[in-house]
Amino acid sequence: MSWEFRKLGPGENVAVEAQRDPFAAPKWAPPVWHMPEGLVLLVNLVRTAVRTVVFLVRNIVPVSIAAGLGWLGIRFGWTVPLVVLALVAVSLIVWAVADRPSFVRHLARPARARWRLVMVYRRDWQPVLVTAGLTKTHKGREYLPSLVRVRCGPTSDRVLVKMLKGQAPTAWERVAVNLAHGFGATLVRVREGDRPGRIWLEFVRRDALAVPIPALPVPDAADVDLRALEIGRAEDGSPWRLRLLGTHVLIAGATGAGKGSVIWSTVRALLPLMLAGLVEVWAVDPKRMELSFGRPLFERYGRYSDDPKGGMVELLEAAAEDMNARAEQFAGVTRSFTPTHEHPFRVVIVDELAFLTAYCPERDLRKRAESALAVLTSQGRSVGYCVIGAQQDARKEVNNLRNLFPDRIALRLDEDEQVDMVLGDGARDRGALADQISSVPEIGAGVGFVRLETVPDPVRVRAAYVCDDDIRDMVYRGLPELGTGAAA
Ligand SMILES: Nc1ncnc2c1ncn2[C@@H]1O[C@H](COP(=O)(O)OP(=O)(O)OP(=O)(O)O)[C@@H](O)[C@H]1O
Repeated sequence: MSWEFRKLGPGENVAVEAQRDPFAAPKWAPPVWHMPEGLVLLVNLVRTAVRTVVFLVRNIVPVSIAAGLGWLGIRFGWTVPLVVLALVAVSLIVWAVADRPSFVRHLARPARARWRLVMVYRRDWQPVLVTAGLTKTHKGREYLPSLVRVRCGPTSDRVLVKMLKGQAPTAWERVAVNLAHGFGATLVRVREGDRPGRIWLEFVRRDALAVPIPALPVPDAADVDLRALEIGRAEDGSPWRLRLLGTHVLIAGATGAGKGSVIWSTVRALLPLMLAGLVEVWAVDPKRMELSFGRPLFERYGRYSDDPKGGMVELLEAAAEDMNARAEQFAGVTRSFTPTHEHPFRVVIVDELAFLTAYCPERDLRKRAESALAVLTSQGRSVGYCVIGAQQDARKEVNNLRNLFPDRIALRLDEDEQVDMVLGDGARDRGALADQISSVPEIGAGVGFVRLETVPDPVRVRAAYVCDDDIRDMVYRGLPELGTGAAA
């Protein structure tokens, strides 16, 4: 019988019985190859040798240790490796007790990363990626993105991935949920890699910010840096530092999102410089809720207004006027601002921007407030003015001054499209899921996303919670003559 090969699909060849009769039904059969036994043996030997070498190279450290201990056992008896192991264990315990941070950084974390690479990521890599649709099959061959490196942090793992040629990070962002479930993480974020074609996948194992952070201690005046006020914690455990000097800050968050804790943590961090006369806080409080608690403090070390009939607008106009006077005085003399008693750094806090710019019933007041805010935000940065504006609604029609705030904080938001409105285009795709922050105050209040100057991707943060007693204590520090119950 004679056979010929036919191609049925990409990468497939089957043997077909050659037919002389053109009208006969075709008979299909798979090809049968008769391999010489020697060749089969040789191929399997080479394959085993390659796999062994790859295994040895990949696991060079544990293999060398096991080999060394084995050699000691054979050469000097098995007590010797046991004693060596005991000595190593004791040294590690001493190291861990004496210098825990260096032990964690140099040994515990790399060891954990290795463990998770082998036991979690490498083991499930192929099935999860195939199911998530991140592999490609061409001519019967499967192409799989490569797992380059794993790093472990206290609450998340970072996995460096070499994507397939022609693949884009957006393909991974689209299946982030599949990856999270596939590898047992609560959340996955896709970050820029160290070079084109590579990405970091950030697998969040547990929410490091799920527990409220108590108010941070009031710092010493010498430690207060207006470029980096510590007001909470970032997801990786590092301090969340907010810049005020040379910028303006917009805090957007739905009702109950915790805007108050960002504002009060900032005031707390500024307190020593307020008491020293180098910083003034001017508070505009249309809601008469959040800031009224610290009214005596603002009145002594700045200004305060909650007057809807024009007092708040006058405060903003006074700030804008003083700012113009400063700008005239500084013109041609200095370009960088350093606070002095004569020219303190002024922080203008507006608790609900939209009340002044959109909801205020009097059109004239709205226009005046908007123009004072526009003057302050567009020119105040270099002469020691910073506006901190809070707002519940991020929509453009509610606040068209948004673009004048270079630094923005997105706390819990009601709709997903508001995230990009606050943090800029693409922020949500890059992991700023501000619309998914829990509305349970203990879990989600004060939690938000920010964009830092040094990192292109949004960073998840939580502001420390300054409770009523903490505010009372702050007022007492500033006005001891009022006594501890003054602010209540
Ligand atoms: N950082 C925080 N950590 C824990 N709980 C917080 C935090 N911030 C606020 N809370 C809790 O959430 C509640 C609401 O917070 P807050 O009043 O600051 O929200 P808000 O965004 O100012 O809301 P609104 O716009 O309605 O005034 C507070 O009463 C408090 O119990």
